[in-house]
Parts: sequence; structure tokens; C-alpha cells
Amino acid sequence: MELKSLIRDITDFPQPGILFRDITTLIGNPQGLRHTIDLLDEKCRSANLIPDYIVGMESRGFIFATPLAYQLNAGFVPIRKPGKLPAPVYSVSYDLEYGTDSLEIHQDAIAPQSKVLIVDDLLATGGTAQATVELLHKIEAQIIGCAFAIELIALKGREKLPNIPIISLIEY
Ligand SMILES: O=P(O)(O)OC[C@H]1O[C@H](OP(=O)(O)OP(=O)(O)O)[C@H](O)[C@@H]1O
Ligand SMILES: Nc1ncnc2[nH]cnc12
Repeated sequence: MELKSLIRDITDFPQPGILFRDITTLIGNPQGLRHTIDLLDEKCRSANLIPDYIVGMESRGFIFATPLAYQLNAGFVPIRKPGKLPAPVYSVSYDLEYGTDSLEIHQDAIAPQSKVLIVDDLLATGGTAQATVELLHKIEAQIIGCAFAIELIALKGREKLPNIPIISLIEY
């Protein structure tokens, strides 16, 4: 199955000059959703990326992170936008392709030194993933890798994630 054919391109969203890769058409397709999760599962297993926890970034990251955690028998830990998590948090600000934002994690989300895999729908500039790495350092997690459904190669997000194994399924 050609996953790329299920992703819709929207020009000038959310602002002029951005070519938005819309996953709603991928995840709305039953075979597309299943095949994406199955492929992430297979690639993680063959790279020996078997985590204790998967962290997923709000909101599109949740869509892929939770079923992958289920498949890999890992816990799911949400990384959320500010003011959403109820217990004490660590917080980090970051830049992304179209603006700035902050992300938060519960301070007690994992036991220190647990193996963690970062999962998001898309790697662009890497700002979101880099902020997540910073949050995971604060809670003393052992980061074993990152997995993305989509990677925008020209934006060089990988350069912000040195020495971290990275899996992606669809490249632009
Ligand atoms: O590599 P980067 O340049 O950081 O960009 C990638 C991030 O941008 C999008 O999230 P967005 O902040 O738009 O939020 P959403 O998931 O709530 O739509 C996407 O889901 C990634 O998390
Ligand atoms: N071009 C893009 N398309 C979809 N999501 C994004 N997140 C950051 N850049 C994006």
C-alpha cells in the first residue's frame, strides 16, 4: 500500500508559504491507519527499539503514539501544550515551522532511567522533538529513539536530534 497517496497536500496552511501535509486522509482510511501503525511496529522491532514507555506529543502525535504503545506493550505518556496536565509539570518552549509554543510533561510520568521512544506524526524542523528530548532529560529518561510517520527532509529536523536513532515511514 502506498501511504503517501493517502496524504493530502494543502497549500498555504496554516499560513502563507507552508505546504501542509494533511494526515486526516491517511488516518481516515481503515487500511491506511492500520498499515501505518503496523509499519511503525515492524520498524521499531527490527531496529530493536522496544521501550518501557512511548511519549506522544499533543495532538497529532497522540494518534500514532497510543496504538504503537499498545502494540509494543509499552505505557503511553502524553506531552501536552501548556496548562493541560493536572499534576506538577516540567515545561520547555520551542520553535516550529509556523510559530512558537511550549510543551509540558508530568514530573512523575516515568521511573528514572526507563527506556522511552518519542513518537509524533511528522518531523519538520525538529523543534517539537528537540523540546521533547529536553523534557525527557529533566525526568531522567533513557531516550532509545524517535519514530515519525512523515519526515520533511529539507527542514533537517534530524540535525536537532543527534545520536538518537530515528525511524520515519514517508519522506518528502
Ligand atoms: O518538527 P517541527 O517543526 O517541530 O514540527 C512538527 C510538529 O508540528 C506539528 O504539530 P503542531 O504544533 O502543529 O500541533 P498539532 O499536533 O496539535 O496539530 C506536528 O504534529 C509535529 O508535532
Ligand atoms: N508542513 C507541515 N505539514 C503538516 N504538519 C506540519 N508540522 C510542521 N510542519 C508541517
